[in-house]
Amino acid sequence: MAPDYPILLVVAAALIDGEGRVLLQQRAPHRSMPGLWEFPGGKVESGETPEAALARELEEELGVGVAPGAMTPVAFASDTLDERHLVLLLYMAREWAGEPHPLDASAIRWVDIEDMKGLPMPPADVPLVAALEWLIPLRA
Ligand SMILES: Nc1nc2c([nH]c(=O)n2[C@H]2C[C@H](O)[C@@H](COP(=O)(O)OP(=O)(O)OP(=O)(O)O)O2)c(=O)[nH]1
Repeated sequence: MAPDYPILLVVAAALIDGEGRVLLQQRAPHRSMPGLWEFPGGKVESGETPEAALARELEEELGVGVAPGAMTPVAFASDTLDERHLVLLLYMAREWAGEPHPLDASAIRWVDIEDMKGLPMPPADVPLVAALEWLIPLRA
C-alpha cells in the first residue's frame, strides 16, 4: 500500500495573452527543482481559499492583479512529491492588471503549447500541458 503522505495543496495559473500564449516562469536556483519552467503560483496557506492564495502568489511573483472572478478552474494534477502528495489546482486567466515581471523566478516567457512541450517542467505538470492543449484554441 502507498505511504500515507500529507496533502500539499498548490494553486497555479495559466495566464493567456491575446495570441493564445501562456506565461511560464523558471524556478530560481535556490528552489527545489531549480531551472524547471512552471505555472506561476504556490502553496495555499492555512485559512486561505485557493482563489485568494492564487491572487496573492500572482501579486508576489509577477506583480499582477487578478480578480477572483477572472480565474477559471481548468485542470488539476495529483502526484507524489518528496514525502508529500501534491494536489495542484490549475486556473486560467485572460485578464489581469499590470505587466508581469519575474519578481521571484529567474525568468518568465510567453510560450505556445508546442514550445511548452519542449521545455523542462515539473513531472506533475505534464498532464496540465495536455489539458491546456485541449482548452486553448489552435490559431492558424
Ligand atoms: N507554482 C507551481 N508549483 C509547482 C508546479 N508544478 C509543481 O510540481 N509545483 C510544486 C513545486 C513546489 O513544491 C510546490 C509549490 O510551492 P511554492 O512555489 O509555494 O514553494 P517553493 O517553490 O518554495 O517550494 P519548495 O522549494 O519548498 O519545494 O508545487 C507549477 O506548475 N507551479
